[in-house]
Amino acid sequence: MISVSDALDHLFSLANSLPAETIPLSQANGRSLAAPVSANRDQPPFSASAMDGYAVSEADAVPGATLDVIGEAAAGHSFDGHVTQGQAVRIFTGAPVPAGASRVIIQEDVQRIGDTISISENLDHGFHIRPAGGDFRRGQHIESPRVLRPSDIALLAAMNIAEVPVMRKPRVAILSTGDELVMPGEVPGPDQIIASNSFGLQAMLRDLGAEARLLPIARDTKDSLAMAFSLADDADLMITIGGASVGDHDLVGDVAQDLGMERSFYKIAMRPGKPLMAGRLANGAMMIGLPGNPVSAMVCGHIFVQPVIRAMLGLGQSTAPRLSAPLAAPIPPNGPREHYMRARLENGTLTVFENQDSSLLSILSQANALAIRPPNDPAQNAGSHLQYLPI
Ligand SMILES: Nc1nc2c(c(=O)[nH]1)N[C@H]1C(S)=C(S)[C@@H](COP(=O)(O)OP(=O)(O)OC[C@H]3O[C@@H](n4cnc5c(N)ncnc54)[C@H](O)[C@@H]3O)O[C@H]1N2
Ligand code: MOO
Repeated sequence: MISVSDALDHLFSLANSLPAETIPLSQANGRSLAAPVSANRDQPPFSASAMDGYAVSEADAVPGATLDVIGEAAAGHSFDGHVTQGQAVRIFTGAPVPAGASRVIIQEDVQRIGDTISISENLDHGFHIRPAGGDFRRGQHIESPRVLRPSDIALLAAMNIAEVPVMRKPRVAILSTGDELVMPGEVPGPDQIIASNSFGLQAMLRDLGAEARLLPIARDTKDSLAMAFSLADDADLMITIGGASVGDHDLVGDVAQDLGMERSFYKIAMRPGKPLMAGRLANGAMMIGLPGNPVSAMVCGHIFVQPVIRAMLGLGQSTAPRLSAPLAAPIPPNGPREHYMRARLENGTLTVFENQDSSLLSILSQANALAIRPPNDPAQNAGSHLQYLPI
């Protein structure tokens, strides 16, 4: 058995980074930016009014001054002239500030009669002008790598970037294995249960920015498993679920190796998740064999699949940062494997669920954290700090 961190090192060395592709801006949210992108223009491209009011020269911005309104500047329609002393241009938010004007008096500070304004006694001190290039200048970069968020999409649009270079989504094929499994919605036989892990993992993978598809459930025969592997030829990553342990019907490792999989490791000193395996398939794709127990599969998804997908997306070889919080109640000593315990973080304290059986999805669903116990960690009292990962 190898440690969790050694397993991660092996996984990172198996994870190929993917090529870039160019996509329309409207599809770029949540994608990993593949290269720095630079602005095609200054924003704003002209000095612009920040308020509705009157553009004047600084010398005229005095309480009591009376000025002639000589024209109008609106967003999208500049005033084609020059403002000189004694003059004002009616201006609206977003309009180019006319030549000669250096300040905008907000309309609340003005009394207008016909084409004349007089500036009120309680004139504010603001200039209400946004300088040209005040947001960004041509050539300014959005750095990569990063996962694009809605605010980045808005910035890219303002920069006039209509097409964005992003990393291709990792194509992941997910295979549930087992004679006992049927799909949600089907009528299970008396000895059967519903495949759940594949759906949980597919959701997790999609959240991470991967393209994840479910293969038909494979039965516990070598032929059925081999057939399922043959359906995943286009995948960058093949994830199998179940059939990973030592029972007579646990055939995934054998079949993968018969098909030319070069095994990188099998079994890790982790709870849950001991029978994890990984390697490279004959076609060059990466394979991760997850244990079948539902919580084991999902926890391994958080601890191993998530960093692998991020690495494929060019986002670096790192794990999610571990946080720390005090325990709400004492917990017993840990065994020899690093234990990822389902826990709930509430009001800054961690409550570790008493029942940590790796089949209990109802507990996993209540958990919002995995409390991490080092191997052989002694019993801990309430108040002692434990590392955890939010999930
Ligand atoms: N003698 C030993 N037995 C077991 C060991 C061991 O070291 N020695 N390890 C245990 C551990 S730890 C785990 S974890 C499991 C892993 O077993 P497998 O990966 O072979 O998984 P299966 O036997 O196929 O299934 C286990 C359990 O999970 C259910 N399952 C499987 N796939 C799905 C799915 N897609 N959706 C929902 N549920 C699924 C399956 O029905 C079983 O109940 O082995 C221990 N045994
Ligand atoms: O370690 Mo297993 O992965 O007990 O569920």
